[in-house]
Amino acid sequence: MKSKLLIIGAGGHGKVVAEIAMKMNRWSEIAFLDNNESKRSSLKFEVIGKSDDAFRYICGYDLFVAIGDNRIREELQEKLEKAGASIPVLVHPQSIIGNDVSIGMGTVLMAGVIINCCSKVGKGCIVNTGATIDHDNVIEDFVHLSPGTHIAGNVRIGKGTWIGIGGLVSNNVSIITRSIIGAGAVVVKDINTAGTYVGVPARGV
Ligand SMILES: CC(=O)SCCNC(=O)CCNC(=O)[C@H](O)C(C)(C)COP(=O)(O)OP(=O)(O)OC[C@H]1O[C@@H](n2cnc3c(N)ncnc32)[C@H](O)[C@@H]1OP(=O)(O)O
Repeated sequence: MKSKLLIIGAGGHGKVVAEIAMKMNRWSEIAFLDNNESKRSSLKFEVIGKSDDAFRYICGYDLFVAIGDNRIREELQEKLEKAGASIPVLVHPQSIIGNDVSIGMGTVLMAGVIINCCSKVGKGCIVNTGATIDHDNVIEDFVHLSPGTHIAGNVRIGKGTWIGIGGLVSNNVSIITRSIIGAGAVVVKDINTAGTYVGVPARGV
């Protein structure tokens, strides 16, 4: 772990990530990278370059990709990993994590998150504000659980899937890789074909 943290993405998501990093009190310095040249700072932190500059900072900084789009986040994090970057896990101090829970690098747990025992959260995931993940779940890499989503027990969520705000997933359900579950949807049975699903119960659109 390095003493400085560089957050890639200075937008709304990046700001929340920076706040969590601040609350963790682990880094003496926090800065951003962002491709928007007009953005000079975010919160009180300086934007010191563009996203592509990240590779130049690998030696001096921990790097965290704060980009909401699952595919873009995945692509950049994978490249940074290959280049040997140190990529932390960010955990809001007001989140609750049970026993035998594993969390992959580049994942952020936001305020009010609860993860119960024996669940596995992959790398590069966003577990957004107030989301809950119950027992024995597998949340694969680069998943985004939006604010207020609730995942029951024994659920598997495939790589790169996005669950919209307030989405619910019943117990013993499996959702295939790169699915999109709309805001407020309730998934009550397995989703085996990638696509967009909305409503109660969730159906393909
Ligand atoms: C901190 C943060 O901000 S984290 C981000 C939180 N944001 C979210 O959770 C947003 C989630 N996004 C959604 O729910 C979107 O509506 C999506 C991704 C499901 C669909 O978006 P699009 O692909 O653009 O679909 P589009 O808006 O064209 O809708 C297609 C149809 O599905 C319906 N639909 C879309 N979303 C939903 C929904 N959540 N529930 C029910 N019906 C929906 C639309 O009304 C439309 O129906 P129609 O054809 O009868 O008019």
